[in-house]
Amino acid sequence: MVMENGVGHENEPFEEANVLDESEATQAVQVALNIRPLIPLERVQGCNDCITVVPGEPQVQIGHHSFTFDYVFGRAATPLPGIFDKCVKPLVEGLFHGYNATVLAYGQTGSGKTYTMGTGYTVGGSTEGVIPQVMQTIFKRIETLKHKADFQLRVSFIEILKEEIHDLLDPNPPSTEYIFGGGLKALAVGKPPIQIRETTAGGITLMGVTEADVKSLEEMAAYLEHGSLSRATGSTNMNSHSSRSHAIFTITLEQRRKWDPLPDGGSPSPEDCGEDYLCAKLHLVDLAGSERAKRTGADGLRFKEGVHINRGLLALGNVISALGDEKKRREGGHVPYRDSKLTRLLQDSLGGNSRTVMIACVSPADVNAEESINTLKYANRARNIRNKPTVNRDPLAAEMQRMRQQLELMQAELLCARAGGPSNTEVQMLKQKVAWLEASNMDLRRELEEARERIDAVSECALESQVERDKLRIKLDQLRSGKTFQELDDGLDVQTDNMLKEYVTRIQELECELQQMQHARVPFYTPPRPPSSTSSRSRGESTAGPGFGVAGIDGDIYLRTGEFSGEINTESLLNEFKRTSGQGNLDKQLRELDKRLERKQIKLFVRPDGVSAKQHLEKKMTELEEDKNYLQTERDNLLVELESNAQSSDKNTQKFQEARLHKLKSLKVQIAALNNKQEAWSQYLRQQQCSDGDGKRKSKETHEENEPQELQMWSITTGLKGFFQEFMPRNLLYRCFFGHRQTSFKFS
Ligand SMILES: Nc1ncnc2c1ncn2[C@@H]1O[C@H](COP(=O)(O)OP(=O)(O)OP(=O)(O)O)[C@@H](O)[C@H]1O
Repeated sequence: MVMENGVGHENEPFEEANVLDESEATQAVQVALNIRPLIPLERVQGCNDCITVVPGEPQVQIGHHSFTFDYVFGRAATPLPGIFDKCVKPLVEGLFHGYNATVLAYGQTGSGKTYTMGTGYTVGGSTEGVIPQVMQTIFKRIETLKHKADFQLRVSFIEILKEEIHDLLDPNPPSTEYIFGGGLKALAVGKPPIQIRETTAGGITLMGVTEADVKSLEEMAAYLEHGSLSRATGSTNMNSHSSRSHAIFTITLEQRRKWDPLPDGGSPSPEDCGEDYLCAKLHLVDLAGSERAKRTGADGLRFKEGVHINRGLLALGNVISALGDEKKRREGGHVPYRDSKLTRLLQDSLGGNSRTVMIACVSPADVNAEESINTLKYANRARNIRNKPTVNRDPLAAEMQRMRQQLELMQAELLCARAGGPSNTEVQMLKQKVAWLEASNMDLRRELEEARERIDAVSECALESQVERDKLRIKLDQLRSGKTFQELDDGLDVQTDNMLKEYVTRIQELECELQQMQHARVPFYTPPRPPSSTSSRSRGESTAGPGFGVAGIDGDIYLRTGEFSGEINTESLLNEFKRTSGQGNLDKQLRELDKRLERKQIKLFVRPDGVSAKQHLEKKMTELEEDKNYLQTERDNLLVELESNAQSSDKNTQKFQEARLHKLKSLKVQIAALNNKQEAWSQYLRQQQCSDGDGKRKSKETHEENEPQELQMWSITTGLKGFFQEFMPRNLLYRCFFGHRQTSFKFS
């Protein structure tokens, strides 16, 4: 058995990483073998399959010959669609990185080249071929990359027929005349023939060929179809629709990559900031099939076509041989590219800077065995060709772009320097710092959110337990007053439970609102307080630092002097008024709530324990006395200040005087209220002292008799509640009624 393995078998697959690696040296031409199935004509002729694919290997056997390729497709091997994914897709990817690429279908006539390449594409027809899949992939890729680069696509479609290049997309094709025996002869009218030119960079271009701009897949597909229909085809004994020319469909992709800021938001270094201008070409070549006149039955024009086809393919074979001979290659031996237009056009693709895949198409029929072996040998030689892919940049455009961006950066730096602002490096550092701070801010926010959730859960628990505790206290008090368990259960129904819950929640909400409002307030001056007078602090006062402010009771405003120096800010006064008005509403709501609570509690709770109530009242009386004394001192101080400033004509001092007068009025009202309450409590205490002896004997039976006393108690406690509402912070008020039930209960 003859092993026809390629010499350079260390071929690397086209992987994305390779595509990006510009430093890569040479890359061998990849060869894929595509074995089509037996076609009906061959079956009719009773042909047998003569090619065996080695399972799991890219290897085939035909007769006593064995060939190894990079890939084998068709029949028992990987199915046809795999050709695009495995061989062609990486080339399309490379196109977007600036690499030229060529896909070349080679094979005997009727071996399936046009079928595989999809060159005979018609709109709405099969998209299985390589070219339709290439087009789809390119447009999908552009869609995903359009924010990073501006793309421009062009297509050209030519055929080489009898050593002449024809433009298949020419909108005004040369006149043609029908020639007897089939085929069309072009009559060139005016337009100069298409010429092959070598660029200064050594690339090959075609002068005078139509390059159509395309914007959409549909447009490109229409050009492909148009060119396919214009291509010269004819019927032979081996293929009823035989291509009589070599066709090259070329897609040119130009891209101007937009300036891409670094992921951390910074800007690239001046060397790195060049906007890339890349221009790469993908040649999709459907060669005419090699043929033997004896078998194709070609004569006349067909025969002449066949001669030209074979001549072009022979020249290609010579180029492949020259390139595949390592010794010749090392010695820099001659490669006969100029022997045919085909080889001249494929100069870049074979031994040039392109990435190239050859798809060798064969028929498995035993009648074609000899030609199939020739194709396999031909393709096997191609594996020895080494190309040197390079990124195709427009050096001038790239340089201009780089310089433009460098200029922009320097202008920005100059502006910063002139404005005395931070340098570019400092800006970068600050940006990094900002990014870091933003990240840690996010972390902290998340933690805060978690903590809030935990607090909510704990608050819920606390609420439940507070309600439970209050219920138990009520029960305990009721038991002490002689109620039975049955009565307790009847008394504390679900409704009561809900009501308690509602109250506790509402009070918590109000406390919360109050705290928020207190935080939002402007700082006030707080004069030094006597140690035991916390309960006498006016609503709206704050313990914050010195200043001048207004504090209000139920929406009333009064001004209070402090260590104020400077002018009165009328706007802040107005704002404060608005806030205190809001607080007035809040106070009203709280009082309303308390009244409802008292009414309920009067119904629910047993009568108070006279002894502890008395002690508590005595304590409160002392506190009340202290508060009164404090208010009187404040009043006296105010009077002194008023007198000393009475003669002043200063505008500000006059304003202060007015405020002081207002405050004085308010203090007088408060002192009078305290006197009233003191009087009420003294009266109650006297009553308590009188009834102290028989107070302990009070029982359930005498409950109705004591109703007037209980109501009297309520009126006293309502007075006390009023006092606490006026002089106690809200949280203390709540604690007074719920937190220290034992004490507060006596006043409810
Ligand atoms: N993979 C395949 N599966 C089924 N039928 C195929 C396959 N490949 C080719 N054929 C059929 O084989 C016949 C010849 O195919 P095609 O025209 O593509 O050959 P060709 O190599 O381009 O020939 P020529 O060089 O003469 O143009 C067509 O009828 C085509 O439908």
